[in-house]
Amino acid sequence: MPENGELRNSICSNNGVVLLLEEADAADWVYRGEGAANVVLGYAGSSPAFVGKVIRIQKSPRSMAKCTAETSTLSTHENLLWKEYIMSSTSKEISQLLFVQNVMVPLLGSEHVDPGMHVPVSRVFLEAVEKNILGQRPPWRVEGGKVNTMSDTALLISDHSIFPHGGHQDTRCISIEIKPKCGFLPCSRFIAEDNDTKRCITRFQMHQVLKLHQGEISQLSDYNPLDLFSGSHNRINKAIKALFTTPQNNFRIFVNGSLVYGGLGCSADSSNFDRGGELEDMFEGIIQADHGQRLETFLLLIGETIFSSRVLAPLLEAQKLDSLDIEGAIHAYYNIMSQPCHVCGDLVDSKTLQMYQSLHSISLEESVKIVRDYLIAATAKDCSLMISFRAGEHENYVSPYGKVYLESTNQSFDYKAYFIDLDMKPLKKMTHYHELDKKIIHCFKQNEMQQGPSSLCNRY
Ligand SMILES: O=P(O)(O)O[C@@H]1[C@@H](OP(=O)(O)O)[C@H](OP(=O)(O)O)[C@H](O)[C@H](OP(=O)(O)O)[C@H]1OP(=O)(O)O
Ligand SMILES: Nc1ncnc2c1ncn2[C@@H]1O[C@H](COP(=O)(O)OP(=O)(O)OP(=O)(O)O)[C@@H](O)[C@H]1O
Ligand SMILES: [Zn+2]
Repeated sequence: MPENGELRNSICSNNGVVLLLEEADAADWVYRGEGAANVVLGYAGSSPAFVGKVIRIQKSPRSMAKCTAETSTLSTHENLLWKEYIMSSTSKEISQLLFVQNVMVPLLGSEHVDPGMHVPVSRVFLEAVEKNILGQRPPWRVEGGKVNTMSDTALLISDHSIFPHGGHQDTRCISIEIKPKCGFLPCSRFIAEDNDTKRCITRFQMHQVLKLHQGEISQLSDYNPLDLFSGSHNRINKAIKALFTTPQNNFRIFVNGSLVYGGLGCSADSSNFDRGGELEDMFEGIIQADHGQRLETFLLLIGETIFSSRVLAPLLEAQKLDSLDIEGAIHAYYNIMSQPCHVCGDLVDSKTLQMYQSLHSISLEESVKIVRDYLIAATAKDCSLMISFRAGEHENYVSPYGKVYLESTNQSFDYKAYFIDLDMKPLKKMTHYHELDKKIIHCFKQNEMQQGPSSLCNRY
């Protein structure tokens, strides 16, 4: 297992000097986007060590009065969970890197994951970055958190929205980002009878109802993750169309690395965007179809790539490591924590209580495996997939990338597909997962009572 020092020393200039990002470097880094936990910047400078890369910088919640240095390590219980993959007393930031390298890469394939490496950053660099990007960040994200200026490293990763230079004549490219969410229906015997709806309506679709109720979105998404993961051409195309229609935080398009469709670090309302007019112009020269046909052709290209690459198959397998559902895994969590089970404590029905008691008599090893698998699956349910396309060159050109052929335009494309945001989920989130699950199902059922039974059921 690599040590902290080794990773730090691995990003060096040509003459072997460790690169440290200083105040003057900040101007070379441009805002790309952000999620709840990190801000991502692309490189616009000329240093060979950084060309074609992005840096991912941790944020600290605004509620935290002061930024704090990320010096803490995993908790004792987390060490127990991850001991086969991560040495105890490793710092949290190195643990995250080892989690991606040792847990997620073997599941998803090294050809689809770049774990990245840490690059040292000075406080003044982070302060300058924070100032430079302020005007571009969505206001609600600014309110939620700021760049953690006490971090001493940032994660340097390949820029998955562009192709590296290097011999290819045409540098134009179109990329997409999809956050597919959970692609299967749970069938755990630990799902309470009252929550049977979970067996036929996806978590994503039910969560939409809660999000609408809470004002987080303005309309329900048409997207059904089961279509995207189905392995069927038609259903994948249907999913891509739905993602385009209601992108929320599940779909984005970039041209030459710049976001041209979908929300910047937030849930995009479809109304914010020109429905295709501008995209038709932007796709000119890359998608060889008539004006008015390019967008549709591009959506078919995405569908064809997801279908033929089968890149989502290992992701679905990783998601399915959640085999007991949170309604089962939560009991194993309380076993690990050596705490009285809050769920069983509130139960009155003796039959249900008996079913869950069976989970309280398993060994610690079994509990650890259940919760570990649940958390790995949670990462797989929350990550995103970026796919970049560029026109393929002549037949003799040996490309290191995947190839996809689009019959309608008789064009072949190079593509690369990478998963991003493969962070380890904290163990303490297990109780949040259980509470959120209850909230989602409760809100969905309330809504059904008011509006009548849902037509969403996925039992075909
Ligand atoms: O619980 P979910 O399904 O809402 O997922 C959260 C995401 O919400 P989403 O529904 O995709 O908009 C949420 O995304 P947003 O912040 O809403 O863009 C995060 O990805 C969150 O993960 P973390 O707390 O940053 O580690 C995600 O939390 P995890 O459940 O993956 O821990
Ligand atoms: N390697 C990359 N290449 C290009 N763009 C990237 C890369 N990594 C991230 N991005 C962009 O930055 C955005 C934010 O990154 P990321 O999802 O890692 O943030 P996060 O805070 O961890 O997200 P979450 O809210 O899920 O916790 C992504 O949605 C994507 O648009
Ligand atoms: Zn219990």
